[in-house]
Amino acid sequence: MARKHKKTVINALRLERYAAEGKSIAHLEDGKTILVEGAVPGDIAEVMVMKNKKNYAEGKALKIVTPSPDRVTPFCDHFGICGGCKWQMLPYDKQLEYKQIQVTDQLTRIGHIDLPPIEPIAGSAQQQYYRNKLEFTFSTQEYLTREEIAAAGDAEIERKPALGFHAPGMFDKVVDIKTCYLQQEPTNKIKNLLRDLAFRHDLPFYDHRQQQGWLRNVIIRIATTGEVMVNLIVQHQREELKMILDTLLQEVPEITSLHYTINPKLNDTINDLKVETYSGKGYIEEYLEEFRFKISPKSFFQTNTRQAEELYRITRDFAGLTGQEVVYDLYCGTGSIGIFLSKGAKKIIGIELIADAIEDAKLNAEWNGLEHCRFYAGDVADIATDAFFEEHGRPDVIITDPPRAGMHEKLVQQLLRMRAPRVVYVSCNPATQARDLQLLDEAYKVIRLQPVDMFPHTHHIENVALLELR
Ligand SMILES: C[S@@+](CC[C@H](N)C(=O)[O-])C[C@H]1O[C@@H](n2cnc3c(N)ncnc32)[C@H](O)[C@@H]1O
Repeated sequence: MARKHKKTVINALRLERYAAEGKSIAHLEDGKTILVEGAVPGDIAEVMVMKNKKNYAEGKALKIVTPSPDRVTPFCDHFGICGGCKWQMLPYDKQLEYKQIQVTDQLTRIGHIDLPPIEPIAGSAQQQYYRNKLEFTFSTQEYLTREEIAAAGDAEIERKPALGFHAPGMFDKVVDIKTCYLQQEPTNKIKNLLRDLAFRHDLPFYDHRQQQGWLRNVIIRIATTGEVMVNLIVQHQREELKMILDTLLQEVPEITSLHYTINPKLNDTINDLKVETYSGKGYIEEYLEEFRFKISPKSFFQTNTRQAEELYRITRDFAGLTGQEVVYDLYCGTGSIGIFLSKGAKKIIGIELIADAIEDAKLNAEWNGLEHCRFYAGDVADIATDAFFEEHGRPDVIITDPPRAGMHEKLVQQLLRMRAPRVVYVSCNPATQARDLQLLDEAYKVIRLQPVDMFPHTHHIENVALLELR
């Protein structure tokens, strides 16, 4: 049997500076660098060493011994338990400072290429209620803190059913959320009403271990137009469903599109299921500047609407369109960047893996009367071939907005062959962006860099890069 090593605990370690992904840097007695999660620069923390490698170590703060002078009181009662807003203990300007440091560090440390000065990060005007979509989970198992478990003493711990967010790293336990500051009202009203109804009528919450129960999830989407969409997900048909949906309509008149989904599967994804419309028009409408988008229950849409507009304005500014350009929108999702840039382009060609998203993109182009936008479903590494570019026109500008893993190397090689005069690279992970910029360096020079914060109080960061052919 493998023997378990006892992990070393350091009683008081001073965190010196910010690294990335919520981790800060400190030094062990022998001078070795340690990356610590769960603490911020300026804290003195009790740290458990989780990994001790030859050149560096990784650790986790167990306790803050002396808090950093930067710390402020978090505004949410669930802070520290709910995994949602990990940086609420930092003032927003500090969060932005650390995000800027992360982008600078990763681009210089990983990229090793000539860079222009990085422009100051574009902060989010809204730091609360900035999300347009939230999903809450029902569970028979409320998450309890160590203190709550200790308070129970020898008595058997009884966990109540809960409605909220999964506790970090736990598939079965849910933090019961009373008030969430991520999405405007009537979100909390809807969530709390559903919980009350479930308790009042003794309706079974879903048991994620046994994989049985009735109430599973609720997804709430709110557009800046004021329209509210609710999708209640249950395991099977049951007569109380009508009562719940009718009560929602009665008590929350703001709801404009009410849905339910029967999910008998073992996993939570609803993309392969039929979403039923119980009341309303079946979708909500959202605007980015003057462009109108249809959001159906399964559509993808950027979750911070106002900041998505900012991100797209920066992308449009970097693209520098004059009305004459053939523009490719790679990893286009529902076509929102291409549509947003469409007025300045001769032609927009979008490529995206998810076929449903491409259907939404086509519909969005039609809604906006854009006849020069074309969208294609498939893996961009396979679709964007020489023949594809030949058929649709040589690119003047390529926009690329890949997922966190960055661009497929085959696509990077294709971009090097295509030699579009401009590439605008929108990234949600500066580390993989740095890797790709290094690969593109033989043909492209980085001209501008602009970090953007889409998710206040989290460690996430977007970065937009403008590349020009050398
Ligand atoms: C960061 S999102 C960008 C979406 C869109 N540009 C927007 O702003 O809403 C990345 C997109 O890439 C898509 N994707 C992931 N892998 C892909 C691939 N190999 N080929 C094409 N699209 C892919 C995902 O489905 C997702 O829609």
